Amino acid sequence: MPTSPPASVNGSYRVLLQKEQLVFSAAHFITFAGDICERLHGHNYGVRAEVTGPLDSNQYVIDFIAFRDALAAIVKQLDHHMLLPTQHPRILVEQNGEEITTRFDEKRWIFPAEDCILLPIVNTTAEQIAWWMANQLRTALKPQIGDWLETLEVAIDENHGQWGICKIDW
Ligand SMILES: Nc1nc2c(c(=O)[nH]1)N=C([C@H](O)[C@H](O)COP(=O)(O)OP(=O)(O)OP(=O)(O)O)CN2
Repeated sequence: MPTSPPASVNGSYRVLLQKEQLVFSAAHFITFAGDICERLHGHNYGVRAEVTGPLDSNQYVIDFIAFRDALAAIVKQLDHHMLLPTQHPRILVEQNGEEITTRFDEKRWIFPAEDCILLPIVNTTAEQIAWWMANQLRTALKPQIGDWLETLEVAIDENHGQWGICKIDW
């Protein structure tokens, strides 16, 4: 962590991470239009993240390396997993020992628990995955980086240019 407070330098600054290795493959399904439930399918997701804030004593908004490594660790957690939402009013997700049973009306899926990531979101849309990832990333980075950054944005690309984006306050 920089040892002195942010330097006051005119201008507005941001750091963007957009790298080929920031990708994960995962399975999911969403609901839309109320009661339509997609078939289970997968995507090769891409991830991009950006922070805004003043420059620190290194003249960084944030160290690329700390930012990259924290984001890569979160992205890796999702890779090769089934993503399930725990806050959906009609997708019921229940863990029984080593298995997770998921229901939507008459449909039922049973997954090995170790293959699933349960996300505290309503629907596994790109937007909501971006919200979850932004919150995870802020929690991971804040103790190392400090309080003075302004915003953190995470963008999730679900299908080669279809981005869901969430910006949160630092
Ligand atoms: N704003 C959003 N819109 C949609 C989202 C989303 O997350 N945010 N998600 C979906 C579905 O996940 C849908 O499966 C995506 O459809 P599509 O891009 O067609 O993806 P496919 O994998 O089916 O790709 P193909 O190229 O059609 O094979 C819908 N909307």
